[in-house]
Amino acid sequence: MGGKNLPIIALDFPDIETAWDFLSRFDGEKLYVKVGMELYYREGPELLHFLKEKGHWIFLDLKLHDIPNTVHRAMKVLAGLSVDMVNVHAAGGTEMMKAALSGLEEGTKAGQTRPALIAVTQLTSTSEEQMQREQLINRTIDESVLHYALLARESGLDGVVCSAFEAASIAKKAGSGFLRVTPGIRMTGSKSDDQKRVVTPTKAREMGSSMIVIGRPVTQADNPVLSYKKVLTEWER
Ligand SMILES: O=C(O)c1cc(=O)[nH]c(=O)n1[C@@H]1O[C@H](COP(=O)(O)O)[C@@H](O)[C@H]1O
Repeated sequence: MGGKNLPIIALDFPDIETAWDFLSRFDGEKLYVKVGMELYYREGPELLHFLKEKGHWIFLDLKLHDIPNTVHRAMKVLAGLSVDMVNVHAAGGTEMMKAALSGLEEGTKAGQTRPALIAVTQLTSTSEEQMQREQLINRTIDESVLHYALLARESGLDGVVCSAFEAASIAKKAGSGFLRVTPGIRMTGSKSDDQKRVVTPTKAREMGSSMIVIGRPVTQADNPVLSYKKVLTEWER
């Protein structure tokens, strides 16, 4: 199975030792992992090189959101880190997303593959009520997510981060090749934590997500390998 079909495990750990301890349980299995702000801010690029040496696929989740010039320059640097996917916030706008893409393209060396670039639409921890009250968006959350997805598509990006609830409408409007990467994955009966728009791996597949991201239900489990296998089985079925 190619990396892009694997569930992405969010390595939301405080340091490399804890991340290593977790990965060592998988006995050399190649995983698709997500390195987010907590781990990257502590360990930096060296960690990414270690993960690549072990054969893992990497989603570097730093959610860039700044003026176009700053994002362009930062993406040029991220392109040199041997990662497979990076992201920005779609709320940064089309000019920023285009700047991110051109930065990545400029930073990708000849013969190397450019990392996929996706945009976060509305965080899966945001409810429709919160969005309307705090962001003053007078629409449904589905409309807001679809709108951001179409802006990302227009900017040339490869896909978006969205919940499964919006995945089908995005595929319909933006095309099935446009990635719908879905966090907020929980197994039946498990707690949602801070996530609001939550589905099981089976539901995510049925509802049209093209990739899923899962953290705590695997990383905090008594038996992380068993938990991951259950997610994998549901996702692959
Ligand atoms: O960009 C992301 O990865 C992301 C976007 C989003 O809308 N929601 C979301 O949960 N995430 C990330 O996905 C992971 C989900 O982790 P769990 O809630 O522990 O499964 C976290 O690392 C979040 O930072």
